[in-house]
Formats: sequence, structure tokens, C-alpha cells
Amino acid sequence: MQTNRAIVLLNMGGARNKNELKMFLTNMFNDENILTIKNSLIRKIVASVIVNKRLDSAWENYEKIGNSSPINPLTEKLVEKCNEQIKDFKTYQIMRYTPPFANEVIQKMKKDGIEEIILLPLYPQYSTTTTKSSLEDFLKYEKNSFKIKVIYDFYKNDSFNNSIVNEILRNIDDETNYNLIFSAHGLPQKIVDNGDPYQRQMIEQIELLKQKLEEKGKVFKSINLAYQSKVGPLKWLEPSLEEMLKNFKDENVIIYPLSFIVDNSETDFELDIEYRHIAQNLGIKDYKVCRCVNDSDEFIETIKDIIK
Ligand SMILES: C=CC1=C(C)c2cc3[nH]c(cc4nc(cc5[nH]c(cc1n2)c(C)c5CCC(=O)O)C(CCC(=O)O)=C4C)c(C)c3C=C
Ligand SMILES: [Fe+2]
Ligand SMILES: [Fe+2]
Repeated sequence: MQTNRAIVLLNMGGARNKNELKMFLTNMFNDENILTIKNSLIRKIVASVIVNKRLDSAWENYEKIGNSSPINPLTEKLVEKCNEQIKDFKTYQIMRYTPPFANEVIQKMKKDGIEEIILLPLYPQYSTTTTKSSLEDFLKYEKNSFKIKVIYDFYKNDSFNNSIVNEILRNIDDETNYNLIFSAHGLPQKIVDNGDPYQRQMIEQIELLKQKLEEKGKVFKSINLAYQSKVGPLKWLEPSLEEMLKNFKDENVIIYPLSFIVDNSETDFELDIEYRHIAQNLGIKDYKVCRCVNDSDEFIETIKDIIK
């Protein structure tokens, strides 16, 4: 049966090749929510300088994960599975910095006869740099075409937090031997000082996850929050993941990437390759990285719960 209701998953996008990496970086650094320079001409010039400086070295990282970010195929799988398992809605995806872009997907949804939509940014915690940016981008092209409901965050969702705990515990036999690090994508400190709730929500979510672990009687050596992916010279949220890892020489560490729903270059390259290398050099014994929820059955159940 044809439906006129849609779930629209919003995510960042990622490079499928070097040209798309240039597109990703150019769109990202021209985004006023990322580079908060008000004058658009100055922002454009600064963006172009950053992109030219960053492109080649950033591409080397993508070469180490097969010349492409996993974010696109994994989001496509998630869309497919939603379409198989959530029959009352048709599910679409829109990316912020690489195709499929908002404009073309909105045209497609109109052609498909969609009238009501639920916008679900694939960011558990709200940030101006991610959630707000994607929502503004959608609304710019939407022109009052749909009845819209927005999910602003879902870091408190019980089903979601259960799947995170399950993934962590699936990876280890004896948690008393492991230091658990929730690794979050960093943000410039000044964005948080200007009222971005991302850090507060991250801390609240970790409290909920700690309670769940406690209820299961699971006692880690330590549970910590650290920030990865710093870019540029500004002060970013601390502690950095690298600083955090220095505490655990001769010990075991398990990392859960708490900002992401779908694995991407920050998990597959940065956590799994770059920080693994750093961990080895620091003398960390075992270093494990958990998978994001991706297109798991558990996450489909979470989506059903979020939209109900
Ligand atoms: C320069 C500022 C950046 C801010 C602020 C920022 C916030 C932010 N990003 C994510 C999620 C992802 N970021 C990814 C890549 C990426 N991020 C930045 C910069 C900022 N991010 C850059 C320059 C890049 C590209 C890679 C690099 O050159 O280092 C990705 C991966 C996309 C992929 O290709 O797979 C994700 C996902 C969040 C959640 C966030 C704030 C909360
Ligand atoms: Fe980022
Ligand atoms: Fe990074």
C-alpha cells in the first residue's frame, strides 16, 4: 500500500572519492554553523584556504580505509531496512555535505506524494554544528510543502541506550579488566560557551549508560569521556582522546563512539587505525573499538520507538 508519510534521516555525508572529499570539506567549511564567520565572502575565502591546505593530507586517511567513507553504504543499508521493517512510512536519507542533497530528495518526495514527514537527524545529541545545520538546510528547500515533525535529539532513549550497553558488553568477557572510554566528536569550546547543548547532553547520556551498567552489575575499571577529531588551532572540548589514553599504559581499553549512529571515517580510520597506533605506542595492552548501531535490528526498534 502506498503511504504519504515519510521518515527522513539526516546525516553529514562523506567522501566516495577524492573529488567528493573536496566537495565535503568545501560545503562543510562554507557552513555558517561550522565556521561561524558572519561575512559570507570572508568565510568563503577562509574555507577555500582550509580546504586547499587539508585536502591531500585528509585524503591519505581515506586511502587507508579503501578510498571511501563507509557512511554512505551504511546509511543506504539503514534506509533499506527501515523500508522493509517500518511499513507505515517510506524512509529517505539526506546528507548535508555530499549527495543525496536536500533539494533533490525533497523533489523526489513531492513526486512520491509524501505529505507528512518526520525529520530524524542521525545525531543522538543536539549540536548547532550538526542537527541545527541539517534542519536549516532542509527547511531552506522545503518551502512549506509538508507537515513536519522534528526529532531534535534522542540521547535519552532507553532502547537506544540499551543497544549501546549491549554492544559494549558483547565485545569483552570481563569488564573489570577494561577502562571504558566514551569517545565523542569534539567541538570548539567557544561553540559550547555560546550555548550549544552537545556537551551537556553527552554528559547526561553517559550518566544514563553508567546506571544501566550498574543495574546489570557490570563494574569497569573506569568509565570516561574524551573528545576526538580536533581540527585547527582553536581550543576544543577536553580531554582529548589522546590525553585520556595516556592514563592506561599496561591496561585494557574499550572505546564506544558516542556521537555517531553510522560508522564513518572518524570511527574506521581515526579510532580503529590512528588511535589504535597511538594506543600501541603508549603501551596499552588491549584496545577495542565498538561498532556504531548502524542498521542493526536493535536500532530499527529504536527508530520505531522514537517516532511513535
Ligand atoms: C571544523 C570543525 C568541525 C566541527 C565543529 C565538527 C563537528 C562535528 N562533526 C561530526 C561528525 C563527523 N565529522 C566528520 C568529519 C569531519 N569533521 C570535520 C570538522 C568538524 N566537525 C572535518 C574537517 C571532517 C573531515 C575529515 C577530516 O578532514 O578530518 C565525519 C566523517 C565523515 C566521513 O567522511 O565519514 C563525521 C561523521 C559531529 C558529530 C560533530 C559535532 C557534534
Ligand atoms: Fe566533524
Ligand atoms: Fe577527524
